[in-house]
Amino acid sequence: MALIQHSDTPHDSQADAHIEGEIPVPTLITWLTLSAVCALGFFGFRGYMQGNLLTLYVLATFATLLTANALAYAITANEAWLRNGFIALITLLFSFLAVFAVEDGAGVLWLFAYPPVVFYIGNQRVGLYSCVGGWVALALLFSPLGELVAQTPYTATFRLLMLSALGFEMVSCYALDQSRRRSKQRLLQLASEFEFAAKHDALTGLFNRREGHSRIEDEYERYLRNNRVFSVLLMDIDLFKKVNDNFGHQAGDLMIKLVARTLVNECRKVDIVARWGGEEFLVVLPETDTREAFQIAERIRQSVASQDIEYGNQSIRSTISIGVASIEGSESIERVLQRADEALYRAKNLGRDKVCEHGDSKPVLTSRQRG
Ligand SMILES: Nc1nc2c(ncn2[C@@H]2O[C@H](COP(=O)(O)OP(=O)(O)OP(=O)(O)O)[C@@H](O)[C@H]2O)c(=O)[nH]1
Repeated sequence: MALIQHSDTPHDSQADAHIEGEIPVPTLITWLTLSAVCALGFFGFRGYMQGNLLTLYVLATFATLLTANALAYAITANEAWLRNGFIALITLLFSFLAVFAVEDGAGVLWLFAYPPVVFYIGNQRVGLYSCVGGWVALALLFSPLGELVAQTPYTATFRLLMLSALGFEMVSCYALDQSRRRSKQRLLQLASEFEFAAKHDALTGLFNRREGHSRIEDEYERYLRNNRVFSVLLMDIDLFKKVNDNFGHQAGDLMIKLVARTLVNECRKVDIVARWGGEEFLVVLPETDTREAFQIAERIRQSVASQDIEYGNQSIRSTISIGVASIEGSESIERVLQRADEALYRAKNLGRDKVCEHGDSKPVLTSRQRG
């Protein structure tokens, strides 16, 4: 299972990425909805027993709307609607509890549940605006102005303590939420850096051998399903040991980078370019037959042969040899790679700086097979 999972909804994918172990927002909302429906049922029933039918009807309506919101998510899977719907409903519910002083004014204590929930469920801006708006609305209700709108039983001490304690909680939740979001962002960044390092070669930035192999497997699957022929080019820098021996390892590295750059420039976006070994490269050309693959290989060969690297005050030029093979019949990936390797060996044998395609008629032993 992946450590990081991305949300299905397209907006703000980085912020919505879900880290394993973190409670997913829809799960949290589902549990909160279930708990809220139970609590609303209980307090609605108490209101009914005390002859307060308004409380019963309003709490029952909120329980129904919260359930409908969760059911709508089960049908549409739209997470943004679920979040916004839930926040809007609890904002209205808590406003009702405060304005109508439910449970002799004790219902307003439920407001302490509001800040952690909106900061977790909403994005940072929604959390901040909801909390500031909620606190200001409560301060207005508790002010002489509020007395004109609603007669509430709250004492002056209760008002003061409620506003200061709620304000303190909101600031704490904001600070903790900031810290949680920053850590999450850093973790996501580290995860993407690790993922890149695991799939790419550090010197050239091309796919490494493992990733190259995994991409050929994908292409092979497509071939088996749709019979779309692909070709592979296996290439090797000629007499590369001499570059290292004569000019040093750093010059060799520059030569490897030059070949990598040339491959990226000469290949299409859909082509798979990988560093296959020290000075060996592999290119997979989807939906390309041998003739086209040969032309592309020839273009790459010529391009490398026409470029120099500057090292110190010297210009160094090198060439590459390329073996071409296209997938045939029901042969395996290993077999097509082996045929490309045989073609590469022939290109080396013919004097290097050459492109050879695999001729099945006369198999040639590769350097590896010869030891
Ligand atoms: N600078 C540098 N050299 C490397 C790297 N990886 C492998 N090599 C060197 O590449 C050389 C490969 O040489 P050989 O396999 O003998 O082949 P060659 O000299 O290219 O000769 P042919 O392939 O027959 O044309 C070795 O000397 C390796 O040390 C690398 O990342 N950087």
